[in-house]
Amino acid sequence: MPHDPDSLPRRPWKHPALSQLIVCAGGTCGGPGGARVPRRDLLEAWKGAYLWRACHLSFSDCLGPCELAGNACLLSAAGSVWLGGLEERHYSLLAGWAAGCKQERRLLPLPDALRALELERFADPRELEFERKKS
Ligand SMILES: C/C1=C2N=C(/C=C3N=C(/C(C)=C4\N[C@@](C)([C@@H]5N=C1[C@](C)(CCC(=O)O)[C@H]5CC(=O)O)[C@@](C)(CC(N)=O)[C@@H]4CCC(=O)O)[C@@](C)(CC(N)=O)[C@@H]\3CCC(=O)O)C(C)(C)[C@@H]/2CCC(=O)O
Ligand SMILES: Nc1ncnc2c1ncn2[C@@H]1O[C@H](COP(=O)(O)OP(=O)(O)OP(=O)(O)O)[C@@H](O)[C@H]1O
Ligand SMILES: [Co+2]
Repeated sequence: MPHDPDSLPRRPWKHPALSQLIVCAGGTCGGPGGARVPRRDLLEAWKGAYLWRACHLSFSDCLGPCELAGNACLLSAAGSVWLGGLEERHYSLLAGWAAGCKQERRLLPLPDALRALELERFADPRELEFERKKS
């Protein structure tokens, strides 16, 4: 349906999604030596069960914070959740979560094993050193 400029918020209409999962497949998470992101398995899960209306899957280059390998960000109308330190089993939990959302036709809470990996991604500006002091 074409967008009615008087109606807010604007929403994509052709490929609507309830949420979006951005999985870091960059340096520490997915690069050489750290090829820990089961990209093929995730795509298989998403394509096999047609999960992208429930959760649009994307892979990104460096998402940070790189000291934690296995980063991902989950976006939805409820806000953003950053996850760090994902291991193989956690990626399959994410696929299971997306399948559950599709089945129940709503956003479900993340399972405890994923919530345990939730990060406060952003710094307190009062504590952030924006530039290194020259010594
Ligand atoms: C237009 C388009 C569609 N994709 C659909 C559904 C799915 N796409 C997934 C994923 C992960 C990928 N899709 C790309 C192929 C990407 N999708 C497109 C494009 C924008 C254009 C395709 C085209 O014109 O033929 C395409 C990007 C491109 O420039 O080619 C993908 C390459 C995007 C990316 N960079 O990650 C990627 C391919 C991953 C892979 O290796 O297979 C989904 C898993 C959805 C998701 N992101 O969660 C899902 C998979 C569908 C499937 O292949 O079974 C639509 C069907 C909605 C749409 C196709 C529309 C059309 O063909 O007219
Ligand atoms: N539940 C499903 N069962 C079987 N096939 C599905 C299912 N969901 C999606 N598909 C397949 O995936 C394709 C894309 O589905 P989707 O509805 O997300 O996009 P679309 O609006 O059809 O895409 P476009 O119109 O851009 O081609 C469909 O044409 C269909 O082949
Ligand atoms: Co696509």
